[in-house]
Amino acid sequence: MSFDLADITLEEKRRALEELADVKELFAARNWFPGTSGNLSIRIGDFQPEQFYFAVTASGKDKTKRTPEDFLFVDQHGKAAETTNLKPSAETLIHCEIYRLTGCGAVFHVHTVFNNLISEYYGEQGSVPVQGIELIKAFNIWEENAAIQIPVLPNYADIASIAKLVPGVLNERIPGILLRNHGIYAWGKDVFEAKKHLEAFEFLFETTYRSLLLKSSK
Ligand SMILES: CSC[C@@H](O)[C@@H](O)C(=O)COP(=O)(O)O
Ligand SMILES: [Zn+2]
Repeated sequence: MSFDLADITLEEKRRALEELADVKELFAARNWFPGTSGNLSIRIGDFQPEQFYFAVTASGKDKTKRTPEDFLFVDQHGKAAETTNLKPSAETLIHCEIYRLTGCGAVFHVHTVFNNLISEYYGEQGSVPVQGIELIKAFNIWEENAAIQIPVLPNYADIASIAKLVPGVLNERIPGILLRNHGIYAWGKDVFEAKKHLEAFEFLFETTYRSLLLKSSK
């Protein structure tokens, strides 16, 4: 059965936008949006892999500011679902693909120094190995000394070409994908879980980076 953005109440839309604005403000305070980089989204309403809607950050905005023009609603193809002058994030197609494949509720993308350094260090091998660090449990992986691989995709200028590679690397245990020398996409069933996953990834990247440095200075 098909449904429409108009079926979603104003109250539900307002709540979603407020939640997204709050998490944007929090990440901005951590300097996670340098130079207007980064994009965030939250899904609203029903989900079918072939039909869904989400609010996404408008492209090129200063994401440290809170304004009435920060977000717009788009459909499963990344097209504006309401009349607006705002342009969806240039990377909306990656959000679309993550929602389509996982049915998750929120997707966050940030550029940080640690995610960039680690994505380049392991870029050639296509994934970042992490083992035995407590914060792996944030991904609901509870085995002792768990070993995970975080996928790294090439950073093509054409976003559609990156989006096409997402199905090939998406691992349902690992709620994140790195783009080489670019940043991370992390997701979760809602804003709380996507934020938890993103924070865990960033901790793992910084720990991995520092541990490589420590080992190289022995
Ligand atoms: C200005 S550098 C960052 C962009 O090229 C891009 O990678 C990014 O994350 C933000 O793009 P945006 O279109 O604002 O969502
Ligand atoms: Zn980006």
